[in-house]
Amino acid sequence: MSVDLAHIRQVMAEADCLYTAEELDAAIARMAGEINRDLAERDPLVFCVMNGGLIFAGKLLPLLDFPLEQSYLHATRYRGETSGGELFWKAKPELSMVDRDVLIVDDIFDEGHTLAAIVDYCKHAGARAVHTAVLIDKEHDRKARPDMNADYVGLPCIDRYIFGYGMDYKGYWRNAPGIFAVKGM
Ligand SMILES: O=P(O)(O)OC[C@H]1O[C@H](OP(=O)(O)OP(=O)(O)O)[C@H](O)[C@@H]1O
Ligand SMILES: Nc1nc2[nH]cnc2c(=O)[nH]1
Repeated sequence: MSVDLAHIRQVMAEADCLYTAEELDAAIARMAGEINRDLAERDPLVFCVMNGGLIFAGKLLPLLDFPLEQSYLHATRYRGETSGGELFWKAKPELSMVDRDVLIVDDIFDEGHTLAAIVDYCKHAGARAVHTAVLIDKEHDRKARPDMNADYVGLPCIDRYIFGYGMDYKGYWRNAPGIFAVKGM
């Protein structure tokens, strides 16, 4: 797939900044305090949901002050597109979750299909408890399970397509130092 880099640069230039890095880091620090309070004695297995969870997990984990094991999983349903499709598992968790507390770390709880499927997977895999942490909770009425919430939420966000801090626009700008909304989306 050929990518028009001029378009990718233009998207960044025209985007609306919803949260600065400072605001995001403050939210992550607050979440770390909550997780330290709740999970310090639980010997949790922490799974980063690739790719989007990478930056959030990388900033959150050094703020957790208790022993933990960390790994990753990769479930995707956007695959470089700006609307989601069927969930596709690129990498299932490798560490055994049997009788373990699991903490899932992901960038965004949007329609929630991804997080719901991951939580179901972990429960079926024998996890004792599944905890979820998301940096962004997008606000709309299209949630896959309206009664489902993430246990730890960084910040809310309006119903627009966003990128930065791990989230991509057509595969780019996961490195953007804040959360940005694409113009017109
Ligand atoms: O709540 P949902 O509507 O299910 O969307 C949330 C998921 O979408 C994104 O992943 P994506 O499929 O884009 O994969 P990626 O992280 O590899 O880009 C994001 O990282 C979440 O995992
Ligand atoms: N980059 C990105 N990925 C998503 N996955 C679900 N919602 C979004 C979004 O708004 N932006």
